[in-house]
Amino acid sequence: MGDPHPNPPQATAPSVTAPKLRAHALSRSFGRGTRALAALGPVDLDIAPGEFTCIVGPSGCGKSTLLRIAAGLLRPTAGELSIRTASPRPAAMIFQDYGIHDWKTVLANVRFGLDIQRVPRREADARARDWLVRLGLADFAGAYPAELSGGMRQRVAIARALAVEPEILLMDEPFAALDAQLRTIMQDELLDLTQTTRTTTLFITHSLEEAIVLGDRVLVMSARPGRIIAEHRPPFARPRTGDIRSTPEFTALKSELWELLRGEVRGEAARA
Ligand SMILES: Nc1ncnc2c1ncn2[C@@H]1O[C@H](COP(=O)(O)OP(=O)(O)OP(=O)(O)O)[C@@H](O)[C@H]1O
Repeated sequence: MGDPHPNPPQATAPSVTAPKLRAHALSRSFGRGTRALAALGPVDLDIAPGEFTCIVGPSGCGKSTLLRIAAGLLRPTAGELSIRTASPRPAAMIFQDYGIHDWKTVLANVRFGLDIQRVPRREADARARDWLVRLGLADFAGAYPAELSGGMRQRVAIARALAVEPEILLMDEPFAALDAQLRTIMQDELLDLTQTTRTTTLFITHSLEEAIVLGDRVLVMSARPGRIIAEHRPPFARPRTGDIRSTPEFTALKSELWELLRGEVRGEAARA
């Protein structure tokens, strides 16, 4: 991302033990009075530096709302969310629809956040090209997004977010628009990348498989207003690879999470 934050999350002074992100009694509703819709919370959440946290939950339970609050795009109705940082722009967000600009070249898209930060052009170009190499896009620097496949466009979005070296990466269903095979490949690529960068990440997905492959932690949210009703730590040491998908532990955890989620999805469907 690169757009200015209208409501930056409260920044707190760095300390050794504090979590990178902390939400306390966080909630958000939309509308007022009798027509107010409770969308989220209350949510309490601590995310440690370098941790990759996945959130799964039924449709409409408030996952994107939580992410938008973390990105400073939305204010909470009650409670607070703080990010431990010295930077005025600690978070970068990646959306399902990529959020890249069709009229800019791949290089200009990746450089976008650096331009906003007024990084000198030569340095910005070098950093952007470096990320293009890391994401296998070096030959496409001068191409426009329309010339790329869905997976390549999503890689551009990831490169653009990581180029600004954000302290927190916020990903909202980033692979939802991709077909199943490409999605698996992108999961493996992101796994590889984040195990190298160790960027603190909050990742929202509807896919339990994705959450288990990628997450240090998988948090399950209830139906709206979304609260965190369960937390699991996939029992796979890092660095891990996508091969864990074929282990019995993976299948067992996926079933366990689905049992939890199924109740919430049913509840939401009955209410709709
Ligand atoms: N700007 C808004 N104005 C009014 N209602 C909103 C607004 N944004 C979200 N909502 C409502 O808040 C609830 C939570 O929405 P949100 O997008 O956070 O859910 P979600 O869990 O991300 O959903 P999905 O998984 O389907 O993307 C929904 O009922 C939604 O309609």
